[in-house]
Amino acid sequence: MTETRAGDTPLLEVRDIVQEFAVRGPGGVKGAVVHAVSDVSFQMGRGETLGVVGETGSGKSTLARSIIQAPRPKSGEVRFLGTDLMRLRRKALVEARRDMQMVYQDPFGSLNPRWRITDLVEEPLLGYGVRSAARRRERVRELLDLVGLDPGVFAGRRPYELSGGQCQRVAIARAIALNPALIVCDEAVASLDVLIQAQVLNLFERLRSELGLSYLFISHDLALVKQISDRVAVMHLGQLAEIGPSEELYRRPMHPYTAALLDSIPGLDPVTGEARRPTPPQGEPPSPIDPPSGCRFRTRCPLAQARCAEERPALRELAPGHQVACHFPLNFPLDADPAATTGTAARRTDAGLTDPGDISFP
Ligand SMILES: Nc1ncnc2c1ncn2[C@@H]1O[C@H](COP(=O)(O)OP(=O)(O)OP(=O)(O)O)[C@@H](O)[C@H]1O
Repeated sequence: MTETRAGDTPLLEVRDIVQEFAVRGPGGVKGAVVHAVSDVSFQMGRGETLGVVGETGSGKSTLARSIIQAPRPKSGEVRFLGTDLMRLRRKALVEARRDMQMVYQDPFGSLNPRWRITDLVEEPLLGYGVRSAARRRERVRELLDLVGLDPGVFAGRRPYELSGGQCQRVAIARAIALNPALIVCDEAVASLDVLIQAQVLNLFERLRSELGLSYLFISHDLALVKQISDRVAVMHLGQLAEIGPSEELYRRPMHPYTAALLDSIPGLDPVTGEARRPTPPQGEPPSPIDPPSGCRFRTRCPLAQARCAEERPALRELAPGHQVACHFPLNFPLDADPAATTGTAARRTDAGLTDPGDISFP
């Protein structure tokens, strides 16, 4: 689902966001710049879950922080519920952030260890001026119930008396306290073991349907992202390589980087049905201080040609709602047999060498 589920205004519109950090380059030389996020654009609809995947350092967290303006991106546009966040002054931005909350990876680190759970969940209500103490107490009970923690058991405890999964439920209760429209989950289940991960993912799903929430769900775990996302965005070295409906993107990846990432997860070979050995994308990601010209993936891409060094590929819509930034996409034209191009990236070299030009679907 690429468009809004309710109303005409998209929940979130991100246009050409750039975020850079001044750092010392090799040899401690001043004046180097990390190109953490470069010209990223996408939209999210209400009630939608958009997964964001990519290797470590690909810019997922920086993108998330740029969206919530912490810190503000260097340039670009972020419209949230129709409001241009980049233009808001501090006070108005604090007000807008009510509707946009974060859940982080480390549930213990995000909770003050000295506070009782009831105080932790009450804090955002106090911060945003819910004046009546009785109303706040009632809301804390409601919220703990919603996230599956018995208020009678947990309200008086402190974070160190809770498991990682229970602490993450408290963090989620805090995040939903003010009825936000969007929750940005940055590796929100990465520190939990597999069974607890599944329970917390179920909680996210339940809250989405009960409260009409949307999630920007950042994770390096492609299998997990597939489970929860309507659409998935793939980031490579600060840029969007591909974005599209989850099922389709996993079944028919068009960017060689997406295909390489998919090859890195354990699974069955769709052609032979046998277990295949996961193979990570070849080579190390280039430095974000000095990214390659043209396509930033070209130095690792088995399909790269001269044009890839000369011209940055634009993100083009090659199937409905499915955009790809590649001069020589895989599985294109659309009637190409996806089974013929699955397997390792090396086996894809004879696939998808057609240049689709500027084809786009209405
Ligand atoms: N404050 C900062 N100062 C300098 N460089 C930064 C800063 N924050 C992020 N970076 C750099 O920006 C790039 C993108 O980092 P980011 O944390 O957004 O990636 P990521 O995809 O979220 O990685 P991970 O999965 O490891 O969290 C990296 O090269 C990182 O080192």
